[in-house]
Amino acid sequence: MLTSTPSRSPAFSLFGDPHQTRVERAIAEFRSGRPVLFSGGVRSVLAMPTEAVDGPAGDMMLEWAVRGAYLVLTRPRLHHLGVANGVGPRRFPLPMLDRNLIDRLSRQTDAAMTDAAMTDTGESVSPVEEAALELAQLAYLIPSVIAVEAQDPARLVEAGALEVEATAIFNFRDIAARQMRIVSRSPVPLAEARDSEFVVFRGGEGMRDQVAIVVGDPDLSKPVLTRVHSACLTGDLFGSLKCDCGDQLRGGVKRMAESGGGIMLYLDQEGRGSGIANKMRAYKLQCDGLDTYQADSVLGLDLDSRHFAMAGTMLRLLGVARVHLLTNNPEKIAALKAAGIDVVQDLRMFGRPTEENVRYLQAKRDRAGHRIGIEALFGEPAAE
Ligand SMILES: Nc1nc2c(ncn2[C@@H]2O[C@H](COP(=O)(O)OP(=O)(O)OP(=O)(O)O)[C@@H](O)[C@H]2O)c(=O)[nH]1
Ligand SMILES: [Zn+2]
Repeated sequence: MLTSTPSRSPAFSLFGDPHQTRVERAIAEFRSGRPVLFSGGVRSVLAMPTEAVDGPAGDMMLEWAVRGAYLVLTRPRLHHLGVANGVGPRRFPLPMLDRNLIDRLSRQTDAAMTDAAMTDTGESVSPVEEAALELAQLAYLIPSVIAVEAQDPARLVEAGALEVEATAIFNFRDIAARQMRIVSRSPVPLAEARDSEFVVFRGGEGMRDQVAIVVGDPDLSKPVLTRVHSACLTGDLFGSLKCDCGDQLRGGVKRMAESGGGIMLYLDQEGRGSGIANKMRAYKLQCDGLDTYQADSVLGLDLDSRHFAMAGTMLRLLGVARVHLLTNNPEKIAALKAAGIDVVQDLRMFGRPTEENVRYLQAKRDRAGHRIGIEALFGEPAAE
């Protein structure tokens, strides 16, 4: 239960669904490094992202240590720390709370739980802690938080803490996806497809605008050639050799132009939905020899952090119900079907193989089942 009852307050209802509004505000709180009060059932906890522990709110949290602060880590991170017997996230009391320890346990590669004299396997978490981890992901932060039991939630709210219900966070993405709307559109002539229109959508997860590029004049009564493309600043914009994204993006637009039209959804899901900061952290770990998925798991991230409900809404708003999908990723096909789109056919879509991206392509094939024939791409067996 929320400490106050915003849904009954006329001032709050002015801003639409009060639960969604609170999550949007909570995302901003976490990104700014401030703690949020999470409520659910009989418990309330005050939690903040470990990333922000060296900021001003961290000082306050550290003072709270004496009242039993604990660290909440995700399953992939725990696995990395050598705590492999859990299926979900767990919480660890922090007997000697200090910034270095928190940083070590939440993101350093060479850390192990035993280094910190924390040999136990932690305690299972309840929805309030899971909600805090999910909020960190929505805010594109490392998914780990420090938390403390809130004995007097009303006082914290009075002192300015934002309170949000755990269920509001769990429901946020799907509701936000349903509430998307088109806010602007304009023709933009592209080198590969002069007759293109950019359509901008607002209201999806994380309040980030999403874009669809309608190439040519697709016949909406038939399956439409479609690609759901996750943003890749390094590859799409700068031609990074580490991945195949830029080629897939431009190649997709070209293919649509050549076949009478299509739709490219350009989703703000940098770093497989983990954000540019986490992606660069993961890239740095890859410089030290980890593959793309190992690096993400060191940071506590799942194999893939993306959610595709918003792609379904965008297609529906454009009048598209059936697609021929350009992808090698079986997850995208399943996710689009789950979002109510009829994927009539899926078509392969390759970029240029490079010395630098072969390991990435192999990892996608071997760890996530992407349908990539690497030997064929390279014309010979690819070197490990
Ligand atoms: N976390 C992380 N993200 C990466 C890395 N390399 C690329 N990405 C991101 O991975 C995503 C790739 O998106 P897509 O090309 O649309 O999707 P895909 O899963 O490769 O599937 P396809 O449709 O077959 O291309 C983008 O968001 C990139 O920013 C990496 O090493 N680590
Ligand atoms: Zn890329």
